[in-house]
Amino acid sequence: MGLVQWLKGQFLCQLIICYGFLVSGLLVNLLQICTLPLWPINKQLARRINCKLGYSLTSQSVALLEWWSGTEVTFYTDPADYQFYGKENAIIVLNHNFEIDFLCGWAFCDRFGVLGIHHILSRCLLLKTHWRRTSNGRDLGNCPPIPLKASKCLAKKELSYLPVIGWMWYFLEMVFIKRKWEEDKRSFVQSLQNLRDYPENFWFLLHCEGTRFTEEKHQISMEVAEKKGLPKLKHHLLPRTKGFWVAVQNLRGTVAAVYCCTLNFRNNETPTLLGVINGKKYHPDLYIRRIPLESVPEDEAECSSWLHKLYQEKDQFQEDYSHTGYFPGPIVTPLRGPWALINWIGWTCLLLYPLYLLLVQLVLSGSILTILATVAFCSAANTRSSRGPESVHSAAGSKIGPLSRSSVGYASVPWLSNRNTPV
Ligand SMILES: CC/C=C\C/C=C\C/C=C\C/C=C\C/C=C\C/C=C\CCC(=O)SCCNC(=O)CCNC(=O)[C@H](O)C(C)(C)COP(=O)(O)OP(=O)(O)OC[C@H]1O[C@@H](n2cnc3c(N)ncnc32)[C@H](O)[C@@H]1OP(=O)(O)O
Ligand SMILES: CCCCCCCCCCCCCCCC(=O)OC[C@@H](O)COP(=O)(O)O
Repeated sequence: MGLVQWLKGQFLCQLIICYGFLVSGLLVNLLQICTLPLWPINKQLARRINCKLGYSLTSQSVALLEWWSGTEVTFYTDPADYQFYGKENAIIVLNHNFEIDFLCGWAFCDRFGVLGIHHILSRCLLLKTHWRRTSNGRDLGNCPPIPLKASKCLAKKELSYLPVIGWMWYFLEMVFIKRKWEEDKRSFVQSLQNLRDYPENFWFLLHCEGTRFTEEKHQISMEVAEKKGLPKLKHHLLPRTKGFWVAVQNLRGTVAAVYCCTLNFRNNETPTLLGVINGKKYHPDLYIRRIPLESVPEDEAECSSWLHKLYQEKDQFQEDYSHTGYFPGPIVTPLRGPWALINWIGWTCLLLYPLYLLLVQLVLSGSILTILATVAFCSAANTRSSRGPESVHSAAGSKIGPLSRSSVGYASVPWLSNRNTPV
């Protein structure tokens, strides 16, 4: 094990990561509260500011996933569809099987600039170009608007109370539901209507299964399927159709397409957040299909059977994946950007400085008791961590290894891919 990998397993390092995330998160929350007076004056500006503040927090977990744990995301999609990603509003329909679905979701968004930073960069570039074009650089008057981007999701109400992430989501206008239709319908529709004039291009994530997959929930939901005379699904719960239909109806004219996304992990990996924090590398594969919104029926019953059919197709993709280890279509993976890492390092440096000052003060205080207590705490923490990592790394069966994948013959778009693509 190399030094870097050893460091990643040390509880102290992980403690510092959590400290950075929590403190920066609370600061972001505080700044978000400061935007409150702006909402009645300039709502769109308040939304844009909140979006960028959100980026500086969520991108930290993207950095954790992609740079700390080294997890590599692979996208399977039709290159004809690829050109639309990040350039239009979309409803994302994603299966919900893994503990780190949400982390992967943010990483997917970041690859397509839907977490926010691409806006800042493209705006700088645009301003620079515009500056050059205008007579002497003094008048930036009619700088053309550029498409901005944001990620939204339909989440259970309880998550809105979660410190840091939940509070941030509140300001980002995520749609929260209690999962009781009679109680939800008014606020659900209102929240969706609010998104109609959102100043950023957004992806609206819907886990239609309504909860994370477990064997027990699967059994219950297949009993419901049987009662309803619907074909059984092997890898998904029966989708709840109401939320999807209401979202489609309320976002018609605003959203251009539904992205049918199917996520799985290579080698039967069962990824955990603790594993990511311990620096364990995972291999998520995501299959994306773009379906124009016009092909989703307007009538509730028809829309409902359309969604059931979509899940039957998704189930077949998962079944094929479990045998072959790959999804249909070529691999088209946009490059990993450096911005999440830069932001993370920036926050860490900023927040480690007060910690360092505290430590220096501690040593200078000369109190033997305090110094001993600190040393005892640090060594206890490290003893715990030397036992820790193995127990949280879930063993991955290697039914489908990288070798079997490399024998697969499919086309690729090498200039977009960041890893060797089998052809
Ligand atoms: C290129 C792009 C690539 C990739 C991008 C991918 C992702 C990135 C995008 C964005 C990322 C952004 C953020 C990610 C971060 C975080 C995400 C985090 C959290 C989200 C996780 C959650 O919180 S999931 C929970 C919340 N979501 C939902 O619940 C949605 C699904 N539910 C619904 O839609 C429901 O319809 C409802 C909640 C709106 C209402 O439910 P309710 O039950 O009240 O009513 P229904 O009419 O739906 O249900 C009644 C009918 O259901 C039948 N029934 C009963 N039991 C079951 C069962 N077990 N299974 C199925 N059906 C059942 C019952 O019989 C009723 O049937 P009737 O025929 O009589 O109506
Ligand atoms: C840089 C350090 C980064 C550390 C990252 C830590 C981030 C922690 C944020 C927690 C965000 C929580 C999102 C959870 C989404 C989720 O998975 O919700 C539960 C739903 O599935 C279904 O719930 P249920 O039906 O009740 O089982």
